[in-house]
Amino acid sequence: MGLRYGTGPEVLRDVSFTLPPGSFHFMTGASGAGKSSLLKLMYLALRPSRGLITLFGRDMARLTRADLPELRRQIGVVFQDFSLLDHLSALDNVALPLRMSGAGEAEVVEHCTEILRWVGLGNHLNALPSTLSGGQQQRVAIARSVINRPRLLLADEPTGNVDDGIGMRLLYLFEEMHKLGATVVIATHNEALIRRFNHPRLHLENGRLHVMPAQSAHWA
Ligand SMILES: Nc1ncnc2c1ncn2[C@@H]1O[C@H](COP(=O)(O)OP(=O)(O)OP(=O)(O)O)[C@@H](O)[C@H]1O
Repeated sequence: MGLRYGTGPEVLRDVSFTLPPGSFHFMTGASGAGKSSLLKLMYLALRPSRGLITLFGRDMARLTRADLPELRRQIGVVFQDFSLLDHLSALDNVALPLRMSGAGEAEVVEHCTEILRWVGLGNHLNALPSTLSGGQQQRVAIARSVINRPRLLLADEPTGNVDDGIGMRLLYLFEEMHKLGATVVIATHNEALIRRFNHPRLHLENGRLHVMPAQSAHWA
């Protein structure tokens, strides 16, 4: 699979890999190596310029626009811009995926309150995103990404704006999703977290992807 933007050079070249269901990978590579681009391909927000992507056993090239919402409901994402809705409170942002899947209101409020407490935002349930710091907005986005117990969880630098203690806590949340069966991919520059949580790496360099087993990731 390859990706180029417009007529520019290929950003990703001959990238070929399979994520076993239920696996946990870190994604690493220098700034500009293509981590965000690869995550967007996996979320179907970008299409490859050549090659194929298969998601949940389905060939993405054969999808229509109408198929996308159903597939995306099974994917939790944290992108670098957080994509929060400005007019909704922290709790209502986190509640979106649950409400879309038809959960009852009492359950929605209970679960969203619990997860926001876990990420340290129990005192900001009703805050609008614009009144929160970057790190707090990031945590709302993370809470939203896991609330629906997604099949696939994609996070782009999810601990980029928080201190180490909170970063560790957020990683435990992703670990929890992994234990519940989710396939998890986390792009990060944080070597301390990579060492602490010993998972294999998808490493991008010069547009190519190298899969590194957990052990060598641990000792790198
Ligand atoms: N919308 C776009 N249009 C044109 N080029 C783009 C676009 N988005 C990304 N690129 C280019 O693609 C390459 C990979 O960018 P990408 O954001 O995927 O890297 P990254 O590894 O996520 O970087 P970082 O760690 O800084 O977030 C870069 O050279 C970037 O300039």
